[in-house]
Amino acid sequence: MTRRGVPGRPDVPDTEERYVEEALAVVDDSGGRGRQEVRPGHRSEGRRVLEQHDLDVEEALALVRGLGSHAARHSGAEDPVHVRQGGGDTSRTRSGHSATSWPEARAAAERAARSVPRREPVAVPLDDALGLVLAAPLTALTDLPAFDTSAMDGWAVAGPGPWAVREEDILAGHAEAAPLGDGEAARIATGARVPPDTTAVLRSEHGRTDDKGRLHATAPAPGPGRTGRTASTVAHGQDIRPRGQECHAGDQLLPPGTRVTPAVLGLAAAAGYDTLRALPRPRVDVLVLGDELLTQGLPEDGLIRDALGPMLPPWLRALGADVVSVRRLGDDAEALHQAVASSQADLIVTTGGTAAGPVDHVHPTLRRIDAALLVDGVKVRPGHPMLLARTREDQYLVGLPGNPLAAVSGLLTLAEPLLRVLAGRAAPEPYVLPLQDSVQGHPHDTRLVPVVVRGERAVPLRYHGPAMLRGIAAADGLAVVPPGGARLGEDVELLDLPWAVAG
Ligand SMILES: Nc1nc2c(c(=O)[nH]1)N[C@H]1C(S)=C(S)[C@@H](COP(=O)(O)OP(=O)(O)OC[C@H]3O[C@@H](n4cnc5c(N)ncnc54)[C@H](O)[C@@H]3O)O[C@H]1N2
Ligand code: MOO
Repeated sequence: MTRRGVPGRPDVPDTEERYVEEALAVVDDSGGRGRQEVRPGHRSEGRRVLEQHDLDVEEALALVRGLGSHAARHSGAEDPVHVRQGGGDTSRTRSGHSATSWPEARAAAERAARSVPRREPVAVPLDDALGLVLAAPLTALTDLPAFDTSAMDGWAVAGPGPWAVREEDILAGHAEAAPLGDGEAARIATGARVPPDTTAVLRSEHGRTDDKGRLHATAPAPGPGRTGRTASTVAHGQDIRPRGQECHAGDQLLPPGTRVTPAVLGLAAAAGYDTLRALPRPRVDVLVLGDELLTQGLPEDGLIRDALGPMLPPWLRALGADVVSVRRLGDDAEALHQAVASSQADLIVTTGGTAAGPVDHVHPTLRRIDAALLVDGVKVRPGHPMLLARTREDQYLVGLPGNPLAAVSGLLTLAEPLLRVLAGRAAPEPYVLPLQDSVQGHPHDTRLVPVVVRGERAVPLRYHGPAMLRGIAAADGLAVVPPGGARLGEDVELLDLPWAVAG
């Protein structure tokens, strides 16, 4: 296996040390072999793998057992028992924890959004409409151009030349000039209305006036090496943009469902719109949990900076959301209950508190309000404790794990499909790229790995541990690495980052 991006980690956290121990212990027990049969070097191999790849116990197990990532994929040795739950593809691991497969979790989030009663379209001023989805066709309110227009700076002319040139110039933005008589010309600017009876516009570089002030059409002298200009003629209609050339009033310019881009805003304005009928942005309340979080300064005394408060709101906006509030609630179960119970948002996003620690209040809060847990853990790394719950008929809660890259994983797995459907946006075309390096897989779970795209290849990045943002901050997207891993050159699906797409 090609090893890339092995960060020079100074030490391995204690928990990972324990994972190696556990992994080795299970190898001893489940393999029916005595501890003395574990090959020398297994322990250091397991630790090395953990150090280099931020793997967990199951991956370490697969490796110390001598199962390569692809062997693990097919071994079935650690396959969880599959159970069907609510039509979803879930599995129950040895610990009894029920987790949904990664593709099914995304599908469940889409289904959840589809089950919400249709949200009424709203009229949105152009300035606020970027990123929304049109709820009605964009129909031209005017002909475009709205009048016959000069395409060039030059002269409006009537009939064949030479022409007598009128004194007044015709500029853009003025009322229609008097009709031209046959043999008459008037200086005209690009975008100005051509006067009635104009037969063509002569570009300024294609005409010259003689000493009597008469205008002649000229063209470059023909033949190689010839300089100067010769007399010429002007084709009928030349350099006039006729009224209605682009569209007529009533023409459908764009269908409903079109995403409002800067170009759509420009077209809408040109076609006469001040507001657009669009689906409203789904409203989101963000609740950041954790007593250990600082909002400024350096980490100290066991406290760390809140990385999710600054990261999530703009990310959610890029996914189409209207972030109504961002609140830091600490580890206060009552405050969390209050915030969830009183939220008027379409979606509540919590961060942290999804696991089973003493101050992990998300599950108890959901039980307290009798929410329906649709996804409770996903077979994805990082981020497997993520969850999706229906809190009311028309309100959902996505619980993102506290580890920052795990939170990104939850955002893309559950919040992105949900917001996309609520916002009426189309699913992105799936696309794949070959990997520049092989990527170690998890035996049973999908992995989301930050990558940069170089040429036509996805280059996996270092620093992809669940608590790290260094990789994703430099990434163009996330590679979806199937259970068991992916080899060098193998095609993997890529998830775009919303700003990478928006440019
Ligand atoms: N017994 C188990 N413990 C844990 C499991 C498990 O399966 N069993 N899963 C681990 C995994 S994987 C993850 S991910 C985390 C998820 O934990 P929570 O969602 O409960 O999150 P916290 O415990 O509150 O925080 C985890 C970690 O992240 C840091 N954090 C939290 N919020 C922020 C923030 N806004 N900005 C930066 N960092 C944040 C927090 O300090 C912790 O270090 O659970 C594992 N445990
Ligand atoms: O592995 Mo957790 O899911 O750290 O992200």
